[in-house]
Amino acid sequence: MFLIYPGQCRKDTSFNLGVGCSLLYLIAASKTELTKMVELRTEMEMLLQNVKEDLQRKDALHKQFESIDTLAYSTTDVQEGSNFNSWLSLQSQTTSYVLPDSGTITVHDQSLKCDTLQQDEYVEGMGELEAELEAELERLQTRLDRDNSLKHPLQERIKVTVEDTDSVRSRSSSFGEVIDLQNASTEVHSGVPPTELQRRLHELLEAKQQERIKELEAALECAMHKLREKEIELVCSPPNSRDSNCMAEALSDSGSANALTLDSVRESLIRQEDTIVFGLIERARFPINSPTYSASYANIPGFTGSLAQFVAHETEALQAKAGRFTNPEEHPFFPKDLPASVVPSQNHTEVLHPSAASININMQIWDFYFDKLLALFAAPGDDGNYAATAASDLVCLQALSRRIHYGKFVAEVKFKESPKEYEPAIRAKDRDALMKLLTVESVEEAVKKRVAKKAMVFGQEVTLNTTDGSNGKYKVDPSVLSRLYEEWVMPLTKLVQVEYLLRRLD
Ligand SMILES: C=C(O[C@@H]1C=C(C(=O)O)C=C[C@H]1O)C(=O)O
Repeated sequence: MFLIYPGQCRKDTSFNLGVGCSLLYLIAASKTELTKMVELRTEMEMLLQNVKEDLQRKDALHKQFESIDTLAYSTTDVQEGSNFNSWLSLQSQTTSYVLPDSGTITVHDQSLKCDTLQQDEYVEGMGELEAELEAELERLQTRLDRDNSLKHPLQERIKVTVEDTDSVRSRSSSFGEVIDLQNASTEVHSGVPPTELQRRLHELLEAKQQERIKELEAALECAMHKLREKEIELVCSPPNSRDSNCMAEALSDSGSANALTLDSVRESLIRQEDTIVFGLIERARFPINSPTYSASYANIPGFTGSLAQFVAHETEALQAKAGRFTNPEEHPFFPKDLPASVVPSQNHTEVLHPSAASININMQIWDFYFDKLLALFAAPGDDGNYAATAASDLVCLQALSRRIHYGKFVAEVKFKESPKEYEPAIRAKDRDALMKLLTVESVEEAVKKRVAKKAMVFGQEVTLNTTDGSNGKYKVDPSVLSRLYEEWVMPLTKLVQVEYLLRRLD
C-alpha cells in the first residue's frame, strides 16, 4: 500500500519538467551540429567539384599542348623543355592525387576522408599547376610572336646585302626578280620568300668563289709549269757541260793543272750525277734478271764467272785497246791482264800525284752495286734480256766508278788550296783527321737533294694529257738516288780522297 503525500507529488513533477527541458535543449543543440555538418559536407562537395572541373580543363589544355608540341619545341631551348617536363610531372603527381574514380561520388566520399594536411597539399599543388600552365602559355605566345617577327629582320638583312653587292643586285634581276630598294621590304615580303632569296644569294656567292678558285688554280698551274721549266733548265745545263770529259770540264779554258779549282771540280761532279741518274733509269728498263749474275747459268767456255762479269771483262778489254784506261779518270773493274791501248796516246794533263794510279776501289763498287743497290731500283722478275742487262749494269758501274774515283781530283785541289792544313795529318797517317778536314756536310746535303730532284726530273713519265706533262710517276724512285749517294757514293769518294792524300807526300 502506497501512501502519497501532496508535497512529494510536486517534487516529482518539477524533476520531470527539468529532465524534459534538458532533453529539448540537447535535441536542439544536436540539430544545430547536424546542420553544420551538412553545410560542411556541401562545402566540401563544392570544393571537390571545382577541383575536378579545373583538372578536366587543364587536361584538355595539356592535350592541346601535345598536339602543337612539334611547333613549340622545335625551337625551344633545353631549359624550356625541362620546365615543361617538370610541369608534366607535377601534373601527373597532382592527377594521381585525385585519380581514383575521379568524377564519381566516390571522390567526394574519399575526399571527405582526407585530412586537412592532404587538402592543403592538394590546394598548393593546384596553385603550382596553374602557375606553370600560365607560364607555358606565355612562353608559347612569346614564341609565336618571335616566329612572326623573325620574318621581318631576315628580309631586312637580305635587303642590306643586296644594297651592298652591286654585282649580286644585277644578277638578282637575272633571276627575274626586281628588288626595288625603296620598297624592298614590301616587295620581298609579298614576292619571293626570304629563305629562297637567301639561298639564291648563297648560290651566287658560291659560284663567284668557284670561278675565282678556278682562276687561281690555273694561275698556280701556270706558275708551277714555268718553275719546272726553269728547274729543268738549271739542272740540265750546268756550266761546262759541253764536254763529256770530266777533266776537261774541271780544267776549264786554260787547260792547265793549276786551273783546276774546287768549284770546277764540284761542277764536274754535278755533271756526272746526270750520267749516273740516266744510267740507273736505263737499267731500270729491265727487271733484276738474276741469271745475268749466275756463274752456273753463264757456263761460258774459257771463262769462269757470270754473264755480267764476262760482259764487263770483255768490254773493258776492248775499251782498254781503244785507250780508255790511259785516262786517269777511268778505272777498270778487271785490271788484270788488260790489253794495252792500240790507239795513239792522248796527252792527258798530269794533274794528280803519280801514286794516284795505285788507287782502285772498283771491287767495293761492284759489291755494293750488285749486293745492295740493284734490288732498290730494278723490279723483280726475269725478261730474258741478260746481255742487255749486263751492258746496262756496266754503264752504271763505270759512271759510279768515275764519280767515286774523281775523289782523287777533289783531294788534289783541296790539298793544293791549303797544304799546311793537310800535311800534318798526312804525315801522321791520321785517316780520321783527314776525313774530318775534307768533309763538307752542307755540300753533301745539297748533293743528296739534287740527285733526288734529278731522278724526278729525268725519270718522270711524260704524258701529254696532264698540264705539267707528268703523271707523278718516276722510273727510279728519287729516294733511291739520295740513298745511293748518302750510303755509298759520297763515303767512297771520301775514302778515295783519304787514300790519295795519304800518298800525296810520297
Ligand atoms: C767532294 C767533296 O768532298 C766531300 C765529298 C763530297 C761528295 O762526295 O759529294 C761532298 C762533300 C765533301 O764532304 C767536296 O767537298 O765537294
